Order: sequence, then structure tokens, then C-alpha cells
Amino acid sequence: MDAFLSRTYYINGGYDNREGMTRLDEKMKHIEGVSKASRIFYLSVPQEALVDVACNIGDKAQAPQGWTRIIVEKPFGFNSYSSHQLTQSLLSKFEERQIYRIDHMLGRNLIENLTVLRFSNLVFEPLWNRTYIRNVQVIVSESVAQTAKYSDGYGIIRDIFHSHILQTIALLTMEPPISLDGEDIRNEKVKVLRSTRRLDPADAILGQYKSSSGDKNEAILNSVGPTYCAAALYIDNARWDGVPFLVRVGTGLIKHRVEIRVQFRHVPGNIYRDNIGINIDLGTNELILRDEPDEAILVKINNKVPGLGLQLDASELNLLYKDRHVLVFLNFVPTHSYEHLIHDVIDGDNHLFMRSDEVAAAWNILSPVLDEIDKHHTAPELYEFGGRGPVGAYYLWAKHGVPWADD
Ligand SMILES: O=C1O[C@H](COP(=O)(O)O)[C@@H](O)[C@H](O)[C@H]1O
Repeated sequence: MDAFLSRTYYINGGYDNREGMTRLDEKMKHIEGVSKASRIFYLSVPQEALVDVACNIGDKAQAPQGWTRIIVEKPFGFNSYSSHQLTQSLLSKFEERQIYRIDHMLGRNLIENLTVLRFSNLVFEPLWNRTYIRNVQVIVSESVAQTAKYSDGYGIIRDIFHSHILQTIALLTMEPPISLDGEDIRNEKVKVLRSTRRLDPADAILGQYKSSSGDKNEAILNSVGPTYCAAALYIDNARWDGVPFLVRVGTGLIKHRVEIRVQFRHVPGNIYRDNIGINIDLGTNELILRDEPDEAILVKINNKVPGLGLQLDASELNLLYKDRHVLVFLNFVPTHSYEHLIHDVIDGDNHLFMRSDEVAAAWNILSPVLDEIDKHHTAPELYEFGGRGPVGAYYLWAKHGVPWADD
């Protein structure tokens, strides 16, 4: 710690203070000496200050010899228009390849595993399309409150849906990239985001948790910022035509759970139909990629219950990370998602960071719902704090013919 601290410095300067940025640049030059040093600027600053700080860095503090990269925290704007403005400002000072838009949730193993599973195993990719997959569910359920964060009308759609959920869906559904190069992956992500249908407000259920007194939460009383959103998305391309992608993202819910569930279709003409029982859905295969609780990859498959007779049971083939990677690889050290992503920035690997065209495509998908909320002040459905969220979500699942995943 002492060695680390002896290499840290503090320079005081305001957000829009060009002179402060010049002093920072001078200090860095002094430390770097004649070496070809590179610079990473991590902009954990309020949204309102972002453009000023970024422009001052662009003008005053870029590395004279090495490369310069800037990390920008989400949110990436408030809507299509403000995001476009922000992008234009950043691009007036930096090249696209210098900009890293960070969403720490994308640094999780689950996210990297989406592409590892798909493209390094033979068993999944041939089934990865509308012929075999019946629906996909993406669930981010937090038990904590986000009252302060969502009291300004910002809400969960802008906070989590725009980057985390849509990036997850993009990695899950994109065509195979020609290489692991960040630009090749981003080219595929943007294609699938642009093929995603704009979200119809009728296919979005907005919720807000109640206060402990059971009323609308006082802290977010005048805000329509939802703390919950369930939505049905469709990707209008040859691979995914007609497959519903059901998203549930919320805070103040009963359980902490982050997972992706890929439900496969029924086995056509299944000769074991009578042994599965009345609910044929119980007999369909499912791939579950779980981040929390207990990181795991599970595949639900049918097998025979031991003993006389022929009764089938849907059990899970279970790759529990803590068993496999913590116990088997004794030197396994879990990395934090920020650690993973900052390491990627140092390496110049941008595949888990959104490019400007991806950001724009993602806002375009969400715009109809965000515009509706902003123009009509659509009231979210209230739900109990610590409950299961708005009942409207269950109807949404039924409307799209998707069996509700376990809670
Ligand atoms: O970016 C965000 O992530 C957190 C959840 O992150 P975790 O590492 O604690 O799982 C979320 O609570 C927050 O609203 C969001 O902005």
C-alpha cells in the first residue's frame, strides 16, 4: 500500500478549469520524463461535467508520445438526442478508438461466457436460432433500494436496460464475428441492435416500489423514473424472427438474481410425452447462465427417475463455478468486474465497451417507451418493496406465450 500510495498524486482543479488541466498535464510530464508514457483518464464525474472535462483533457492533457484513452461511466446520455450531442462532443476531441464507455456489469464472467459458450462449443451454436429456441429471458433482479439514484427521473431503463441488458442480448444473439478483435465483435453487436424492433410501450411494464407506508415512495414521489421494467423485445432478422426476448429488470424485489434463461422448443412428436406429465413445458430443455446467486451454467435435461416404471424428471447438469473453479484451481483468484474492464482498457481491448453507433442503436430501441414516459408522465405500477414486482409483468409473459421462470 505504501509503495502504491507513494506513486499517487492529487491535483486540485475544477471541472471546467483549463488551467487546472494544464497543471495536471505538467505534473504528468514531470513524472513521465522522457519515456513514451501512455495515459488513461477515468472520468467518474457528474454527467453535466463530462463534456467540459473530456474537452479539456482532449485539448490540454493528451499524452505527448504514447496513447491516450478516456473511460466514460454510464449513463451515456439521457435519450437519443442528448446521447448524440455527447457523442459529437467526445468525437470532436478524441477518435472513437480512444473512448471506452464502461458498464461494470459487462465485466462479469457471465457476459464473457456468452460468447465462449456459443463459439467454443459445438453443442450450442447449431441450436442457436428460431428453429430450436422458443424464448430467451434476461433477469436482473436486485433486492436493494435505489431511491436516491432514481429520484431524479432517470430510472432503471436508462441506468441498466440501455447498456447492460441490450449489450447482453447483443452478445447472445449476434452472428459469429470474424475474430475476437474488438471492432469485429462490435460490428456484429451493432448489426443485431439495429435489427432489434423498437420497444412498443404496450410491451413494457413499468413499476415503482412503494414506501414502507404502502404509498407511492415519497423520495421518488414526483418522479416517474421506474425502479422496474419488464419488456418483450423482438429481433427482426433471419436467425431470431418471432422469438420473444423477455426482460425483467428491477430493484427492491424479493430476491437478488441475475441470470439468462434460454428455453428450447418442445421435442417434436415426443414419444415420452405421456411420461412427462400434463405440463409439456416442464419437459423442454433450458440453458441457464446464472451470475447471482452462485455463479453457474446449468442445462435442464430430461432423465429417467430411478426405479420401476418410466417417469421422467427434468434435472440440471450443473457447472457451479465455486465448485469447479474455486476448489479445482487452487490458485483461483476471483477478479472484480472493474478490474477485468480496466485491464481491457490497458490492453486496448474494447469489445465489452459500447461504440458510438451501438449507443445510438440502443437508444433507438428504447426511445418509444422513454418518449412516452417523458411526454405523458406515464405512471408506473406500484409494487411492494421486497415483493415480486408489478403483476403486469406476469400478463406480459402470458401475452407473449412465455412460461414464467422460477422466482
Ligand atoms: O451499474 C449499476 O450496477 C449496480 C449493480 O452492480 P453490482 O456490482 O452491485 O451487482 C446497480 O445496483 C446500479 O443501479 C447500477 O447503476
